[in-house]
Amino acid sequence: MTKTSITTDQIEQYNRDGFLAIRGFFSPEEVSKLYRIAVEDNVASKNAINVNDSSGKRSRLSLWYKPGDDVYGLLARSETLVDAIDRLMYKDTGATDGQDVCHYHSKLMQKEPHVGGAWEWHQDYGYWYKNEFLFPDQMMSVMVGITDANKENGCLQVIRGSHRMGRVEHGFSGEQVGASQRFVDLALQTMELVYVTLTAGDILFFHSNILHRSEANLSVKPRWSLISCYSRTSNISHNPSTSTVLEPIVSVPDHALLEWNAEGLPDNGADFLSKEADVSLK
Ligand SMILES: O=C(O)CCC(=O)C(=O)O
Ligand SMILES: [Fe+2]
Repeated sequence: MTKTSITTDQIEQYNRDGFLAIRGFFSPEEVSKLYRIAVEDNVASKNAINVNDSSGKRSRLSLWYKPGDDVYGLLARSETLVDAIDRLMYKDTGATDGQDVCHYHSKLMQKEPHVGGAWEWHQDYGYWYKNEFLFPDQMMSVMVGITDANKENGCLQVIRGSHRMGRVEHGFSGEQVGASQRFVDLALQTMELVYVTLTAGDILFFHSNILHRSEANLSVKPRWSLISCYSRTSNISHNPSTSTVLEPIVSVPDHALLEWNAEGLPDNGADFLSKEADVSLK
């Protein structure tokens, strides 16, 4: 099945709301391959860290910087997806189409039944500011629903339009970085709180300054997602978390995900985030 490119209406919607969901972007076949490999991925699980919320529930996440030829890398580098990112993410006039989109990192996020933790209100740029990226408009995340995500299993919540507030002060909230509650409360007085439910295969693009959170997974169903984050060559990190240099993405055809022989993460010392050492967590 051919994926359709992003429309000008969708670009407008993203600029206005700070997020954009596309339903069924990945086919059931593509997501079930992703899910099967993710569930059996020993390297991802060996390198996973626990992130505790304030009530002691925990999410497990594996985060790595360089995108490879594994199933996640093929997905994160797939042509139509990279093209959509290029059209959505701010670029200076005159920049060349598509050739300067960089992969920042990807993470596999596991919120298991009953124990999967909540995420406090934050902007991803609350973390990335510490990495001294200068241009938040040139950064975004793409969440891919590996399982369905709904209110019961703690789907993402966003405040529509909050990316236009710019960066909000962040402080520590347990092990997580949380946005100023005062600004969250003020934002909620005039902007809409949206529960972004996803069916497996749906994707959500969101701006690095959109305020978002999620509740714990108290249901019997897992909530797994892959979140890949992007920047541009014109927006580098001056205080990097990793020695991996941000380079333009070498994209792959959309069909690579199903047709190429990809597995889970390679066991060769990929650049995983370490909870103790990472500057964005300090
Ligand atoms: O998966 C979630 O519920 C939120 C995760 C998130 O916002 C993050 O990792 O920055
Ligand atoms: Fe986030």
